[in-house]
Amino acid sequence: MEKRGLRVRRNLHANPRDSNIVRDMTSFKSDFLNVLSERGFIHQCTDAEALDTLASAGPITGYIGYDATASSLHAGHLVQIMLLYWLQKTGNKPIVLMGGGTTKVGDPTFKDTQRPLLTDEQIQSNMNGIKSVFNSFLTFGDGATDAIMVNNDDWLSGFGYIEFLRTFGTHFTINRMLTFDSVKLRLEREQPMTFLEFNYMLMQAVDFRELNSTYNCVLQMGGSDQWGNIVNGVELTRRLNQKAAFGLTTPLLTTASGAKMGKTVGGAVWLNADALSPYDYWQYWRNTEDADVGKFMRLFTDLPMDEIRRLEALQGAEINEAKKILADAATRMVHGEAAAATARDTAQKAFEQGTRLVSNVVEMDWQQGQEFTYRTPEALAAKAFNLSIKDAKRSIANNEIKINGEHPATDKLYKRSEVNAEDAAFVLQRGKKTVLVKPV
Ligand SMILES: Nc1ncnc2c1ncn2[C@@H]1O[C@H](COP(=O)(O)OP(=O)(O)OP(=O)(O)O)[C@@H](O)[C@H]1O
Ligand SMILES: N[C@@H](Cc1ccc(O)cc1)C(=O)O
Repeated sequence: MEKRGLRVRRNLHANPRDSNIVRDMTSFKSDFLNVLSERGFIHQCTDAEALDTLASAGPITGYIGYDATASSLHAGHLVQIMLLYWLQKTGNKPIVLMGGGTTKVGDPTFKDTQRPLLTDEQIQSNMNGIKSVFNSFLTFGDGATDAIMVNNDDWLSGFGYIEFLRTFGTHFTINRMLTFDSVKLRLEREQPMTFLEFNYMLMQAVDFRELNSTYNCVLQMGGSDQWGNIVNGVELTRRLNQKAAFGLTTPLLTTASGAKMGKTVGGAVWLNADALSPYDYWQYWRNTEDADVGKFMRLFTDLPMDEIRRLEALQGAEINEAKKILADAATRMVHGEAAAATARDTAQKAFEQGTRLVSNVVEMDWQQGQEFTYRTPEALAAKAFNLSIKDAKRSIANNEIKINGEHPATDKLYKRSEVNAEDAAFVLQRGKKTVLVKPV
């Protein structure tokens, strides 16, 4: 099928890896798909043309599910949060689904081994941690386009085993289930997949059908790894409810150098401030590779497209200004205006004046001596790298730590008068890690 430059294949039974890829996007009728398309969110759609017609006729309801596998979501999930953001901004209703029930099973998609099973308490506590971030992106309430949050444990845990199998199991064939990447890749690699995990895709499909019945939800979105799970839900909903249902996925993002978006050497780029400070969050975006600036602005900020096109065209040193605007806008979306401004301010002092790559800033008190206020190298090192005083002393003795570019003598006392007046901080390095310790 080829229309208005859109190439969308309808056959849901084709290889899920390459079917329904939306290429050569031109203009859609609905604001929703136009925004998603021009900002680079669309990878696959089960039927983009029909979805476009529906979305241009009035508000639609769409959902994305988030499993409670950690106490905070990370930057990889951000693409999926921004989808809901734009869904609401363009006049539609978003549903945030907490996977309280599905987390008990664990999505095997693109995972080599089974995820560790979490207790009900861990799942509950993770859900509590995850929920808050959505308030920064969505308006919740009872209005027609207000967002709502649901928990799939509310319906999934209510089914008895036999009832579940009889109601839904009859609509899934083993033959087809074995063709989905989530199952196929594990089997191809000859890694075990438990019967528990094998059931995950049925549960996610049941969610879509449930939300369709209760809220007339017609769209499920997710990362491209979720395609198989989403297609199953579309088919189940169409079959059992005889209603329209659509699936749409985003590309799975990698950075220009090929790393999975949202992961750093140190781990994930968490969205909750207690897991990663707004300053470090700001720094992550400030360190974006040149080639990614425009792409990330489209996906992770709400900056107008004209401004993005102007900023991404900047060259040489000027691209650094664009990176700061990206960092400001991305941090503002998650942590708010004030935290973004503070992060930028701290970075301005620390990063630019000394041109150092600072990954973190910690504060500590001065020690008051008889003649002057001071800090010992081991106290600074312990604070910077979260070590015990004993381990900090050992690291200093082993020449592993530099303070202001030099290995400190163990009996050195750093005086207040020695601190660089510009940023009023010490620069500590250990291996690749650089931390600014700011005595206050
Ligand atoms: N780089 C990315 N680009 C787009 N979507 C992503 C990305 N990373 C994660 N997602 C979305 O977020 C969901 C959760 O991702 P993922 O399973 O990698 O996170 P995780 O639960 O923290 O996994 P892991 O145990 O591998 O760290 C995915 O199903 C995917 O849809
Ligand atoms: N399987 C999704 C989470 C999810 C759970 C339930 C759903 O109905 C939808 C999505 C993931 O791993 O990211």
